[in-house]
Amino acid sequence: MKELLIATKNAGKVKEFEDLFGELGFTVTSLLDYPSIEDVEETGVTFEQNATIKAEAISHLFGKIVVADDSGLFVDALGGEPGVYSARYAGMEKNDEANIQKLLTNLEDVPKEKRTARFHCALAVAIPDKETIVVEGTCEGMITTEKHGENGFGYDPIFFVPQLEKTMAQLDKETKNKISHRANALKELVPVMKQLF
Ligand SMILES: O=P(O)(O)OP(=O)(O)OP(=O)(O)OC[C@H]1O[C@@H](n2cnc3c(O)ncnc32)[C@H](O)[C@@H]1O
Ligand SMILES: [Mg+2]
Repeated sequence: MKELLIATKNAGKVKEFEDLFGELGFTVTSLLDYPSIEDVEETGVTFEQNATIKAEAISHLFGKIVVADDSGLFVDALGGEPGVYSARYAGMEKNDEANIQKLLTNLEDVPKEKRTARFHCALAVAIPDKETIVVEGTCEGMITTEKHGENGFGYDPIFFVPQLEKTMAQLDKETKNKISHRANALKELVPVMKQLF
């Protein structure tokens, strides 16, 4: 099996990448396996920039191909917030529950039909001495008024997927890994990974 380092400390993402890249014949390691490595500062204003920053910083450190994911939620009624600040929406401790509660509060007076949103994911592949490659994926949905479901991570309990009539957190992982923004970005990455490995 080929090994692939993902420049993330987000356990929810790691679990999904273990399944998604596992299907492509990779074993996944992440920055959770290297706790002494500092968080890479996300100074970009787009998901693509932040994914590139994370992938290139860790690729330079390890001298090998590294994938990074920068992802989050655009909510139309909030002018696209929280966007690239999705992880830190309620503060630097990046607490999922606090992020959810802040979003629900900010959407309190927004009627059901106006609660449209989309998850967005940028995946960057940093390759030593070569151009970084970035692919992106989205998933359309609506923000619910309360949480439903225990699966997944982050904003999943309040992200309703109309075509499945469930929140992301009510989906089993196989189904989420077919329709999510991360799965849609990864579909774009498959030909690239086949060339690189
Ligand atoms: O930067 P890394 O180390 O990858 O970890 P992170 O958690 O900081 O990740 P991001 O900067 O990409 O921020 C992602 C935010 O968007 C949320 N998010 C991303 N993908 C998600 C998904 O599939 N389901 C629910 N929330 C998601 C997640 O909870 C974070 O709040
Ligand atoms: Mg982050």
